[in-house]
Amino acid sequence: MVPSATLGPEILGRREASPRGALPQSPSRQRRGSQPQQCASPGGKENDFGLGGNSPGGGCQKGAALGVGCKELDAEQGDSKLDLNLRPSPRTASLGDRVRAEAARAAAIATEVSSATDSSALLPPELEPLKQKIRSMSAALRRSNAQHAELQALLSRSLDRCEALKVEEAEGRRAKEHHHHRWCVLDQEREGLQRVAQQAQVAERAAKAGERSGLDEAAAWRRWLASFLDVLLRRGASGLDGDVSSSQSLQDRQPRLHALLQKLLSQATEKPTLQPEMLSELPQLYDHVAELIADGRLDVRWDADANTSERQKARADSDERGAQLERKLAQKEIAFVALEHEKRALRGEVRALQNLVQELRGSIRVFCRLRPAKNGQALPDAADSIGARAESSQRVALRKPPGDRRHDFTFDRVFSQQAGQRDLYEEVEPLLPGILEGIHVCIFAYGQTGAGKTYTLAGNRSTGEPGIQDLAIGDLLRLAESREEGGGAKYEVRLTALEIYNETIVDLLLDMHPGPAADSEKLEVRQSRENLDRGVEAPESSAGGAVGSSNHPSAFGSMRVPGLRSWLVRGPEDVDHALRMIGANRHVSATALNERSSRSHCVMSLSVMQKQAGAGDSAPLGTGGACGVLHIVDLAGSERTKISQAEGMQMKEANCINRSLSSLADVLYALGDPNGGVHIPYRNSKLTYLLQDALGGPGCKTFLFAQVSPEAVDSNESYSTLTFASRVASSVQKGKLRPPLPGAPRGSPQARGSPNIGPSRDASPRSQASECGDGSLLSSPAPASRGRYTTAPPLPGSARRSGAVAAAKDSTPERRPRSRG
Ligand SMILES: Nc1ncnc2c1ncn2[C@@H]1O[C@H](COP(=O)(O)OP(=O)(O)OP(=O)(O)O)[C@@H](O)[C@H]1O
Repeated sequence: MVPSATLGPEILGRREASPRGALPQSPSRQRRGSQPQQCASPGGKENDFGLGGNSPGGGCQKGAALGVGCKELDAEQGDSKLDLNLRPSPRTASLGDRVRAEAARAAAIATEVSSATDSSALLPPELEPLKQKIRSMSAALRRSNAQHAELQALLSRSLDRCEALKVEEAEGRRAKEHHHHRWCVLDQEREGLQRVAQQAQVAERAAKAGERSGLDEAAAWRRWLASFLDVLLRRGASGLDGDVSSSQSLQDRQPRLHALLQKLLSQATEKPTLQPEMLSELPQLYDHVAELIADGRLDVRWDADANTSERQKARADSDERGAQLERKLAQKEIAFVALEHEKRALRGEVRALQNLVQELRGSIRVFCRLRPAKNGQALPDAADSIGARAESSQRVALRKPPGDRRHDFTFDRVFSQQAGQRDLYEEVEPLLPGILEGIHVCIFAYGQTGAGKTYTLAGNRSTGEPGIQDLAIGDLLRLAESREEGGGAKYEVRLTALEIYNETIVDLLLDMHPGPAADSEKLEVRQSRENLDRGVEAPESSAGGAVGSSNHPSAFGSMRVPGLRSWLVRGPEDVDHALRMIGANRHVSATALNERSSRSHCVMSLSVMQKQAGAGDSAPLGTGGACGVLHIVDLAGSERTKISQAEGMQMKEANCINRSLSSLADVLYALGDPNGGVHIPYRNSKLTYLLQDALGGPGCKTFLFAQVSPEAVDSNESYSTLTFASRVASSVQKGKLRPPLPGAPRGSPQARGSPNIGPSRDASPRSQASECGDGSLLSSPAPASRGRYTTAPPLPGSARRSGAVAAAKDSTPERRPRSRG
């Protein structure tokens, strides 16, 4: 016998609950407190999730079966039809079948277990294996029950999904019907519209046909009327020979013609497409014509031959007129060509005269510019106030301590505080054509620090104000382009830029980031016999204009800087890029006098090389025509170190600056020597050594802009600047350039002409123009100089140091009035 305790609580419990040996409840059902999971059937009855569904006899009692109670399964095994009104899918149905089969199997096991259990108590101990088997069966049954529960849940979800799909299907069907209906309505509308369109087309075609026929009819009528008039005029006279005054004939035919007209009018009334006005005027016209003919005022000739001869005569006349016009046109063309020639000749003359004017103005022109007071302060206008003041377009007055004595200075032109950049540029502009023809123009800005040198030359980039260099370069490029377009010449424009900082030359077109400029490549000035810069081939530029070839004329004439980069300028954007680079690379630092004080001399040179006619782009450089250069030299600010509070490095910079400015002054004064034999100390500084051709070479032009501050605090510095500049203005010979000296070494400025222009010994503008082809600037022999300054006067800011104060005072303009060439 197997003790009942060994059968497990589930089996025992089940046996108690189901006298017929029902199966134990599934775990899920146990968890739910034996409450069957129910749902509402469509008929409103509670429905088990079992397979019974809502069968007619449904309800929990009848349909619950699959839930797992063995008793129910047993009971329902026979009649559960799984008749789902929901019409499950085949997959769902097969699932149901599987569930049913499982339920049947479980019921059979349950029966077996039940009977085994019932008899277990009576079993002898040797039937222990049977007992074990019963236990394992019991466990299998539990597992099976659990599976049933899962399957039931799955089925339940499937049924829900079926239901939802059914609802969706119904909705879809409704929507389809709705759309079908709508489509039918639209189709009807479309057909209606098509009918209307067809009718409209028919109507339009009819209208067009009617219109055309109307027009045709009108045209036919017009033709008929024209021939009628022809008959009226032509045939009416045909009975007579030769020239006819056909009044008689017309009068004879008048009744007939009237009849014809009447008929015409009656037809026209019937055919309203004819223009009624025309018809109404027709009788009047007829009467008028008849009247004219009757009066003999209208002579009708119908002789065909006479007509032909007239036509021939008219043709001959017109041919004659055409020939005359052609002759006139040819004459005009010849006159035009002659005028063009004359215009060119006159232009050459004008240019020659302009050059003469420039020559007469002097090879070195000195201007003074007063900058506005800082921070927009108004300066005292009184004549006795301390500081510099523009007295007239050529005079500047300065009062300064000690003694507040007034000093007057004269210049080629004085630009007051109100003067704009373009006013200054006016002075430079006339020389630009000369650069294309080979002259060297050098523009210096000189003055104390903060006096506006950089502003004058480079403008103010932040406010977009152009400087002289921007205006000049822009115009030069345009000029070269227009000449190229005119087919006259081909130019190659190159740009170099360097600074002389503490007497070292630094290439400003070198990308120096990172690292200070001083650390970059050191460059030296050399004298070139061949006048070509055969320097180190510069590496490729990273951006902007391409780096130039190593074989092109040096911008500095006989001097060259091997390794200096030269940018090929193809357009203003290359220049712009280069200028930005120069601005970024230049040495500046804040001093007590200027927060961006330039600490170096900056030399920017734009050379314009004319290529020989017919030379292609690949033609070797240096073998071309003229090479003119525009040098823009922004000198470092002269300063007195005491005032600028320079110390350390800045003190060294200031000393270098002042020394090189002093050398520049020495060179300029030596150039003014009337005898021309005096030694010119170009070698005393890098600046003068480099620019010796631009300063003293024949065919060169130098502009010196002396920048002056109008403020009282700067009066001493202003005095130095004005003294220096006015002395240059008065000492350098006007209207002449130094002729080549006999025996001077080849390549030196004294011996050499400008690279392409030789000095002319004929001062007449005509001969100058002829020598240069088109009237370029040429030098003339030097007349006697009026001044002699072989010793340099005091430098701005270094007057006391130079020990030449006395000489400076002796030679101040008010003591030695300046005479102008
Ligand atoms: N004519 C002018 N009109 C308006 N502003 C000017 C004029 N001249 C100079 N300035 C201004 O004065 C300041 C100093 O000028 P700038 O830097 O040109 O002097 P600088 O002579 O080049 O000095 P440094 O020698 O120290 O470089 C700048 O802010 C500049 O804009």
